[in-house]
Amino acid sequence: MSRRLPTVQRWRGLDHLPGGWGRCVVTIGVFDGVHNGHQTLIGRAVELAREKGVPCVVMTFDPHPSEVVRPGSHPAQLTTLRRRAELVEQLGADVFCVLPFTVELSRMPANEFVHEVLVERLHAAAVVVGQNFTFGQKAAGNVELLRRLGQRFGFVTEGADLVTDTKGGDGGVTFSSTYIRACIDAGDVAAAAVALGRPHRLEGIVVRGDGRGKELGFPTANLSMTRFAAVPADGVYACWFIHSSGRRLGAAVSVGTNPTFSGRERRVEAFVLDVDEDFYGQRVALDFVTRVRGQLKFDSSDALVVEMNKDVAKVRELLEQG
Ligand SMILES: Cc1cc2nc3c(=O)[nH]c(=O)nc-3n(C[C@H](O)[C@H](O)[C@H](O)COP(=O)(O)O)c2cc1C
Ligand SMILES: Nc1ncnc2c1ncn2[C@@H]1O[C@H](COP(=O)(O)OP(=O)(O)O)[C@@H](O)[C@H]1O
Repeated sequence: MSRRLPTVQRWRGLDHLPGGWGRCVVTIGVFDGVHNGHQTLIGRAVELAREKGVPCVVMTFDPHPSEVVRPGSHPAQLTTLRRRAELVEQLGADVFCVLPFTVELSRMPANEFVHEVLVERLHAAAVVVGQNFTFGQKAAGNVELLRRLGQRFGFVTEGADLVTDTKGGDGGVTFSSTYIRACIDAGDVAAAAVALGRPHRLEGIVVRGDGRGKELGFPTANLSMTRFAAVPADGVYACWFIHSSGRRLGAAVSVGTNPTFSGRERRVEAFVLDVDEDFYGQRVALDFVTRVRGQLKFDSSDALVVEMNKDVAKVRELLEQG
């Protein structure tokens, strides 16, 4: 089996295409989460590109289109663009192209988008999208329109079936970013992990908290995150803590306002198992594996510490189970 080097090219906009750019296979979407459904779609685009001997371009948008169409409606973000690029790279795509999503772009008629972006700029030989994909002004563009225009301009269109959870007990949900956001919002990080094909990850820099953790015997690395990060419901979670060096350690993570101390600010903080280390200023990630319990208000810090010891024992057990 030939193995490719992980060297995805990152483009912002379409003004700097490499000279002599030939044809390519394009897949288009927001791809927030790069979940099981996205993975199948991108996988198919990569496969088709290999068959045709051309590069595979994954095209996405930033900011999230819904924020531009309805300001203030930005959904919780499952993956930063950086993380999306990383995941797309692992799937074997050659280019991760981010189109700045402007009001102007949102008003571009669908046929114009096809002609200007897919045909004139990218020279698409094939376009792979999900069956329910819509695009262009008033979301009037769909798979059928792509097919029609493809016949005229010389590209093939594949409308892929949506991927559903065949192992799920409740008739099989269709994987979607919206479904995963709802799981995370409800604290069901295990269900989110099934749909994502890996645990949900939060990334951030370790910042100072109230300096109370060490006194309690549970120092915690407090994460500062990006504005729209999808933070799980308040509670305690079993997580993997990933250090910038790549080291992966178990962690008992608390999400919430620390009601025992009448805190106001919502925080994500990790007690990392079996280490005593200064993490301030480090860029780290937390992979949310399972929820342990909800956030509680204790009568004393001693009572909190008793519970935290139990949490740590549970977290060890859960992470050992894999
Ligand atoms: C495993 C774990 C469980 C926690 N559970 C709760 C809780 O149920 N209620 C609460 O008020 N705080 C909880 N906390 C948060 C602590 O109150 C917090 O870590 C402590 O006040 C230190 O805060 P600091 O990092 O700002 O110094 C928990 C923390 C950890 C690590
Ligand atoms: N096992 C550990 N887990 C998390 N942080 C640790 C650990 N050991 C040492 N630390 C350090 O202690 C700091 C947290 O101490 P803490 O008293 O909770 O202060 P703060 O309120 O600023 O988070 C972390 O940012 C990290 O640098």
